[in-house]
Amino acid sequence: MDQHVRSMEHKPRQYQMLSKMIAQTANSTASEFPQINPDICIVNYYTNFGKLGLHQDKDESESSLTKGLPFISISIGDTAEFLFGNTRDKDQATKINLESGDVLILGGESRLLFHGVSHVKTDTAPSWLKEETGIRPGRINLTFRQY
Ligand SMILES: O=C(O)CCC(=O)C(=O)O
Ligand SMILES: [Fe+2]
Repeated sequence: MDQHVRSMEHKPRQYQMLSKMIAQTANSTASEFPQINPDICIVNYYTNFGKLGLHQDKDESESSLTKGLPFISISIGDTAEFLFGNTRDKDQATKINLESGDVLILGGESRLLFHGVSHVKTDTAPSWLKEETGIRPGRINLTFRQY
């Protein structure tokens, strides 16, 4: 998996606009979580063999984590099997499919859940997306966070 961290202080403007729109939507639809004003976007690209082991996201500031500020994840391309749970044990984790266009928000008490990607399902991206964008096989995931 390739991982690129984009700090939005040195941003392409589009990231900032996208981030603002996403945060507004997340803040109003997941209003049980504290409000977030994202300043980081992590972009992951998975080939069809890509995986990401169960982990917690703890690189943000102590204050961000203590407040349970959410991260907002957006999936594009092929469907991923996404795991989450209270421990690093993948056999006990809950599995869900994240399809292209899905948005996942982990915040509040769920902010430190273990999570990961067990596999990416070949050729499951919507055909219109492939036709209109020429997106390569695999999956792109964007996560917006506040440091
Ligand atoms: O690809 C995903 O859905 C999860 C990405 C992730 O957990 C991360 O970047 O920390
Ligand atoms: Fe993560």
